[in-house]
Amino acid sequence: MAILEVENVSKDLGDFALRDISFKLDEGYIMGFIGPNGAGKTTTIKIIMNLMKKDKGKVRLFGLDYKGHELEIKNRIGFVFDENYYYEELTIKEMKKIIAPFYSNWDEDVFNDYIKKFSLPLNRKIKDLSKGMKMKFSLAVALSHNAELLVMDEPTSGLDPIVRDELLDILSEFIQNENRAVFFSTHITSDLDKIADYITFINEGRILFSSTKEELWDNYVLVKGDKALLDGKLKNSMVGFRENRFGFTGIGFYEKIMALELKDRLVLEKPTLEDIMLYFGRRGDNV
Ligand SMILES: Nc1ncnc2c1ncn2[C@@H]1O[C@H](COP(=O)(O)OP(=O)(O)OP(=O)(O)O)[C@@H](O)[C@H]1O
Repeated sequence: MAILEVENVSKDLGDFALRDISFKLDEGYIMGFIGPNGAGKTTTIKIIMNLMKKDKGKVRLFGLDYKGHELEIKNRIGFVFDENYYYEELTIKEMKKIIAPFYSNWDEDVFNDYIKKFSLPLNRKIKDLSKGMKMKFSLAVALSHNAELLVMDEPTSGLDPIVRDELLDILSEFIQNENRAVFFSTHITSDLDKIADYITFINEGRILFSSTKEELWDNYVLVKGDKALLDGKLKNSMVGFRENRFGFTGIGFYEKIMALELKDRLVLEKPTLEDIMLYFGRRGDNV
């Protein structure tokens, strides 16, 4: 069953717009949401969380519409946001006392376990926490009310490598219960290599693809070669490429590239997610 469905959502913000975006996430899976700075990730997440109104389209969570089900939906989501939405003057303990009653399934023992695991100082004011500690506090809250879906905006960005790894383990554990799902944005492609089942890529407010990692490896190939080979046919066989002093590198459609006569003169490799982020949608701009 789809835990999260985004269907033809548009939002005009003046200088920026989300254009007709659609994707869906089934229970049992982790989806990474990637794209360059300013691509629309946070805006999409705000719309998913009903923190921003959309102009058009549908968002359904657990098969429900926000209209009439907002409380139930929010209860079933663990949300980690990169902008702080806590009262800075309160301590962790005081803030927890305010938050916990909002959730019908709050589990104090689980919360206390995470506080210990993350070495969080219960009596320190939120404003005096480091960026990583604030993130860990948000995570502890998100994981302590038996949520079925975690929605996270760059949860790993302020974390040191050890805690980041710990978080990825926690997410893998979370998903062991197959009625759950995780949706998170990130710039760190190694996070995705480790745990994401699906990758959704947004660029300039449009979804370029939303597919499993395996589908990506089946459909796309990293192509390198001499500039002299760059004819119209080759260009049309690539979703994006960049030229450099020595030649070009790009992401090609696997089948189209394999059908080219000059394919034997190209260097073909399996792309990393980083390659896909770098070259997707680029039309020959020089580096
Ligand atoms: N309320 C708003 N009014 C007008 N423009 C906005 C508003 N919120 C965001 N934007 C613009 O929308 C664009 C997308 O921003 P968004 O925060 O969604 O990107 P992002 O993909 O999360 O980027 P980053 O990776 O840098 O966090 C940006 O150009 C931003 O300035």
